[in-house]
Amino acid sequence: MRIFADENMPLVQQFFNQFGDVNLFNGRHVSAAQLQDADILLVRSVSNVNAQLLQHNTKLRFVGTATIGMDHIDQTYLAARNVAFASAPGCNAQSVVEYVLSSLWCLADKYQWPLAEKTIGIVGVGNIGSRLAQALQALNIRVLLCDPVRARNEIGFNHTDFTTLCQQADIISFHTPLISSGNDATKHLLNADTLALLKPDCALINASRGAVIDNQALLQDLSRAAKRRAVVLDVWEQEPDILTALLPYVDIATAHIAGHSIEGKARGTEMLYQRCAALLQQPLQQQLQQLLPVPAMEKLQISANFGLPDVQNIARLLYDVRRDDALLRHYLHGKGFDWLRKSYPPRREFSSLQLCGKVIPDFLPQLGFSLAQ
Ligand SMILES: NC(=O)c1ccc[n+]([C@@H]2O[C@H](COP(=O)([O-])OP(=O)(O)OC[C@H]3O[C@@H](n4cnc5c(N)ncnc54)[C@H](O)[C@@H]3O)[C@@H](O)[C@H]2O)c1
Ligand SMILES: O=C(O)[C@H](O)[C@H](O)COP(=O)(O)O
Repeated sequence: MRIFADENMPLVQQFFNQFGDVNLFNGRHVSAAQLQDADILLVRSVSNVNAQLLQHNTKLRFVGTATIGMDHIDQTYLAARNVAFASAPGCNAQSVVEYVLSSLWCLADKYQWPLAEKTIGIVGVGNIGSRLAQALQALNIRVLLCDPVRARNEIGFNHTDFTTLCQQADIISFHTPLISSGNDATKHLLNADTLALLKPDCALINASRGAVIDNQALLQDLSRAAKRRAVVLDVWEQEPDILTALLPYVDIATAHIAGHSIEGKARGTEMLYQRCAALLQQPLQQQLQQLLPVPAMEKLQISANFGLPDVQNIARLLYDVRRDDALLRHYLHGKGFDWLRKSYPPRREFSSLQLCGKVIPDFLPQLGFSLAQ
């Protein structure tokens, strides 16, 4: 069995050696010629898997993407060729939530916002959006939820339509897939017309896909002298060749790394391993928990005085998004966007830190921290 995998897929050898030899490739530059002998193809979000990439391959049985987003995969084409396909739903959802929380705390410090008085609009309430809503509610922050798909399918889902959300929210965070056409299209969901609906100081966070926001329209909006809104961008149109003119107006700018916690990336590999084992009718020999490195900090004692204002201090022990903003601003013009992603420094999720103490406030596990056994 010949397995071809993106070189930026952690633990791929450890998981997939069980099925055959693992060959690594550069996901951005992989070619049809390289993949002609692949039985199993494992990609991340930077490889477009379509008829062109697979034109020389007649053996392929399985394609997996170790990501949540699937807009880079032509699933219709794979189904027509009878190639099994899997993604990794939810694998890095917690990592993205921690990115958004860190961004909110940084903006709150920078602009002295009382976060508890803000209304945060969440657009796309799936794995990430619903976890984020739960975390914000645990912090006593009001949320508005916008998800027309869930609104149609779930009785009682508390939906706010996008226009109303644009008019009422103080901060909007985008968590939709990139959908190019149809009633639920999200490409350029935020464009010149919808930007005009926002409060003048409505802050924006995009950690979904770059093209959910029309980047040129955003630049126009931000460069109008009278407007000052805070902006956090993890994702950009036309990565890796991003619109650098946006950078001076963006408070936090990162290289599509919101989901790049050690756990988030490795969970994606494990989910594909599990799907492959089922397809090949092989036993599961590896488990992520056994392969993850020991975290630098394992346990933290919480005292009875611990309160909501202390949460950011624990969160910052594990992750501060300003590190990643600084990396992008320093290295984008030299080493570049893809280098920043490939060389991403280790980052552990909240769950890696076990909290000890007689009384642990409920909001800590609701944010994703684990309790010591
Ligand atoms: N920046 C990163 O590193 C990173 C990491 C993970 C995922 N992502 C992106 O985030 C997206 C969301 O991830 P998820 O795990 O929550 O996916 P999900 O599929 O669980 O949820 C997406 C939600 O968006 C909703 N939706 C669809 N069309 C919509 C529309 N027009 N308006 C509002 N809501 C709409 C869906 O109904 C669904 O509930 C992914 O598709 C991916 O593109 C980015
Ligand atoms: O969709 C996803 O899961 C994320 O965007 C993912 O973290 C992107 O990372 P990449 O696959 O490009 O390394």
